[in-house]
Amino acid sequence: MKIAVGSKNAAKIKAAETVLWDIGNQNELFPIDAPSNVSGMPFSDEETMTGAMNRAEFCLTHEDIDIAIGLEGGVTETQHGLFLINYGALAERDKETIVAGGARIKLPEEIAERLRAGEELGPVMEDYSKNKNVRSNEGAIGIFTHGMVNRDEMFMHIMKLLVGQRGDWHK
Ligand SMILES: O=P(O)(O)OP(=O)(O)OP(=O)(O)OC[C@H]1O[C@@H](n2cnc3c(O)ncnc32)[C@H](O)[C@@H]1O
Ligand SMILES: [Mg+2]
Repeated sequence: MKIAVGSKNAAKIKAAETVLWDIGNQNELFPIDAPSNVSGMPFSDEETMTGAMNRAEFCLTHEDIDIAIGLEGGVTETQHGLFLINYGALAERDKETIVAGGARIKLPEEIAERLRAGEELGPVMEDYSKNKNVRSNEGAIGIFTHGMVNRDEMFMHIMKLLVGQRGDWHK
């Protein structure tokens, strides 16, 4: 059984690998640079969810892949400000794609304003935190929770929601 994750982002790969290992899957995980086919900075639940599903479904175009994971970050407007959101999808041939949403936090207004003006969260977070490659490491969620929940842990939770809904890893 070959499993792929539709990203080369280290936080996403680590999350997928860790949870697959924990449920007893010792097969190699294949990272694939899968397009999300949504905007670089998704701006709604719908768009972020679609990005995760598109990434997973793209991986299945590789004939040798049996199970594909897509993980996608985005933001959404609420009456109380702009929230950081994340979604995951698990796709298999001839089955309905499984979807799950992750933890969400409100972004500070100075960050929200820059995203509304068209900037992407990755570079904005590097600028704000003076850390490099935030999106592959602690993520915005790690910075704003002071390391209580980093981006890999947040995606691990989404992974658990995906594999838990699928069940039956040994069949
Ligand atoms: O290589 P890929 O898989 O594309 O990983 P990514 O870090 O770009 O992540 P997404 O495309 O899923 O996220 C959409 C955008 O939001 C940014 N982003 C999302 N969550 C973030 C986080 O926690 N920290 C920093 N940037 C984040 C990201 O850099 C993109 O510009
Ligand atoms: Mg991206």
